[in-house]
Amino acid sequence: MQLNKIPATVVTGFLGSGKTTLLSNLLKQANGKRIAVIVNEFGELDIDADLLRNCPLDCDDNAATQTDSGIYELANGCICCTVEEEFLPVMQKLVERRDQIDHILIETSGLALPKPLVQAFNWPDIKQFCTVDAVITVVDGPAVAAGRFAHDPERVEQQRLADDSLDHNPSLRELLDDQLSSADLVVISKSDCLDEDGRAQALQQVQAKLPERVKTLFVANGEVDSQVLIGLEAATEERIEAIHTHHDHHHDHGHHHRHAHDDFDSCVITLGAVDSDKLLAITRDLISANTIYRVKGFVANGDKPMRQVVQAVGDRIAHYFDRLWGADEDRKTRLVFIGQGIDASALRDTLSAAEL
Ligand SMILES: Nc1nc2c(ncn2[C@@H]2O[C@H](COP(=O)(O)OP(=O)(O)OP(=O)(O)O)[C@@H](O)[C@H]2O)c(=O)[nH]1
Repeated sequence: MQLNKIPATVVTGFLGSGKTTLLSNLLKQANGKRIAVIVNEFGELDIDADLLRNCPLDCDDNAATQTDSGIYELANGCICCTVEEEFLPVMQKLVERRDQIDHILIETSGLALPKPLVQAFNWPDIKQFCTVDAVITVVDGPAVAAGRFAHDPERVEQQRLADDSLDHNPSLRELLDDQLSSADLVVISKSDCLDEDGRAQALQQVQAKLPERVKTLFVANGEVDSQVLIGLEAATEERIEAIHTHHDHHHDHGHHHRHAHDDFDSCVITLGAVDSDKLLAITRDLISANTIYRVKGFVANGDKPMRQVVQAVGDRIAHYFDRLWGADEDRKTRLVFIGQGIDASALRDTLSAAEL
């Protein structure tokens, strides 16, 4: 029966670990395969869907495929909490069009737990037609190597003394544990930023949390042969109930539901045209002074004709121009900030100094 089911690959992993980068590389290798993409983001801006839709010129030979399949954005928030309201209806739509779909790729938000999502594949409406090909957990190599998700208190203390900007807190560790616990395959990303020692550190941290059967691989810039990630036929939904996580709901014991992202908040800052250098400098300062894990969005850089993309993960900030602003497009700067204890109006005030 498995034969006729549409395989779905779930890509999960913490904020900024490299999920979208991996997905865009998988889409480039579609080779006529009709892939439907489901994207879910925590912040209230659909940046990933926008970037995937705009993926660079070398996708052009797949243009036909891209229109055939399509990208579905789930309402913002966390896929794991809106399975019923958001995910199920989208899956039902895909099931209706199943003759036109060869594979489904799902990118969860960086704060989502994969378990509730995988459990949804056991709902009769879905189970009949779809199966989870694999849960792929993307782990930020340099961040893990630096001990950001560590639980060895001594190491944590050393790190804290060495670098104040690193955040070690239980919510991060538990999130990583839970994202790893459902994994069929683990991608350790950004291997271009790891030396041999860093690789060993990252591998050790990750393997300590994984059963032996789960393989890990180092990937740089999402570049990996799609055959390594697609077609694993793991049928993860078959074993998901047996997986215990930190965030399992305890209905029977009268406990409150606890969601990973209760510990996090996000806000969108909207500005007009800005002095981009100034904006980046301010953002850098804000990241070092606050608990901010992720900043991303689009910048209206002065009167430049192109839209600038900004991506910050921890203290690493990347930016580039991705495309011309559309003629009737509102040239605004829109940035999502995700972190803990974020004060949106204070951020806005500070950032508005970059406005022209
Ligand atoms: N040097 C390097 N940078 C990478 C690599 N993979 C991703 N990045 C960068 O890391 C940043 C975040 O990558 P994304 O692919 O957007 O990460 P994500 O997991 O989709 O992020 P969220 O959806 O916000 O959780 C971007 O600036 C990427 O260009 C890599 O292998 N090496």
